[in-house]
Amino acid sequence: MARISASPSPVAVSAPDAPLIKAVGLRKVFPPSKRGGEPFTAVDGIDFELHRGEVFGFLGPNGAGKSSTMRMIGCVSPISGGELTILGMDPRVDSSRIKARLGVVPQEDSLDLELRVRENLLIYGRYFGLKRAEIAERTTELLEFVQLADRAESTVEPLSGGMKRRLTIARSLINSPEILILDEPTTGLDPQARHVVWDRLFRLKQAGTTLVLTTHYMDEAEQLCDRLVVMDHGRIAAEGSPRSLIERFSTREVLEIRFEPGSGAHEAAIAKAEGLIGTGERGSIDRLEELPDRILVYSDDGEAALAAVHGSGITPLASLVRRSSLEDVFLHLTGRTLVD
Ligand SMILES: Nc1ncnc2c1ncn2[C@@H]1O[C@H](COP(=O)(O)OP(=O)(O)OP(=O)(O)O)[C@@H](O)[C@H]1O
Repeated sequence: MARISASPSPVAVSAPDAPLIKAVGLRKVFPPSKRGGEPFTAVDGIDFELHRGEVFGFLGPNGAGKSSTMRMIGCVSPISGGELTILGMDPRVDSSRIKARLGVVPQEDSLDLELRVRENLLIYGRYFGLKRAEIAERTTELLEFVQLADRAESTVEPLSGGMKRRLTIARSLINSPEILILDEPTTGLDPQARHVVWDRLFRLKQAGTTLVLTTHYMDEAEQLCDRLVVMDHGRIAAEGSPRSLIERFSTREVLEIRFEPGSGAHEAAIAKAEGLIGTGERGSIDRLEELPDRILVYSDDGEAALAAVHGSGITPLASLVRRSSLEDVFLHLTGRTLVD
C-alpha cells in the first residue's frame, strides 16, 4: 500500500514547505473560432496553492473553467497569462519534467480498449521509461489496489464504466506521481461505482497522496477535499475547507418547502416567508432562495423555522429539514445551482 502513495523523494521543490502548485492571476483565453467572434476567457485570473499531502478541489458547474485549469496544471494546455509554478518549475519551460512527476486522470477515459488491462499499464510504464520488471511489479500492486487483479488479462472494451475509471486511476499511478490530478473522477458513473472510486481515492488520501480534483458533485467535494475553491465563470468565488465554507456562507440548517405546481401557492409563500426574515425569534429565517420547484429557507434551527412557516399560514405540499451543504454555499455565492 505504501508504494501506491505519493512518491517519497520530491526533487525540484525549492523549500520543504513550498506549495507543490502555485497559481497567481492564472488565465486561459481561447482564440476566436475560424468563423470569427471574440476570444473567450475560460479562466479569468485565479490564485490558488496546493500543499503536499492535501486533497484540493475545484467545485463548479459545467463551463466554470475547471477542466481548463486542470489542463494547464497537467501541462497539456499553455497558460495565457499570470504565473503557474508546478513542483517548483515553470510549465512553459519544463513541461516534460513536470509531466514525469504527475499522474493524470482525464475527464474522458483514454484507455486502449483493444488491449488487455495489464497491457494498458505496461504501455504507460514504458512511456515513463520504467523498466519491464518494475512495471510488472507495480502493475500487480496497482491492479490489486483498484480491485481489478482478476481482470488483468481481459481486454478493456467489455469493462464497466466504473472499472474503466479505476483502471485509468491505476494507470495514472504507474510513475508514482507526486501529484495526482483528477478531472471529474466520478462523472457518468452510477452511485455504486462512484462509491467504489471514492473508496480508492480515500485510501490514496490516507496514504498521503496529494490530490487535486474537479467536481460538480458537492457530496464528492465535501467528503474528499481538505480545501476547495468554488469556481464560477472562470473566477474563484470562495476558498476554504468544506466545513468553513458552509459556516461562512450558509446557516446550519435548511428547510426546503414545495407547493402544488401552478397553484400560485409558491409565490404567496415567498411573500409571507419574507416577513419571517431576521425576526430574531427562535426559528428566525436568515434568508430565502427561490428555485423553480421549491423554496429554500435558511435558518440555524430548521424545525423551528418550519413551525414559524406553518404559524404564518404557509401550508407546503411537502417539507424537508436538512443540513446545509456546499450546494447552498454555491447558490448563495452565485445565485445558481451546481447542476442545471
Ligand atoms: N478549446 C476551447 N475553445 C474555446 N472555448 C473553450 C475551449 N475549451 C473550453 N472552452 C470553454 O471554456 C469554458 C470553460 O470550460 P471548461 O471545460 O474549463 O469548464 P468546466 O468547469 O471544466 O466544465 P465541465 O464540467 O463541462 O468540463 C466553457 O465555456 C467552454 O465552452
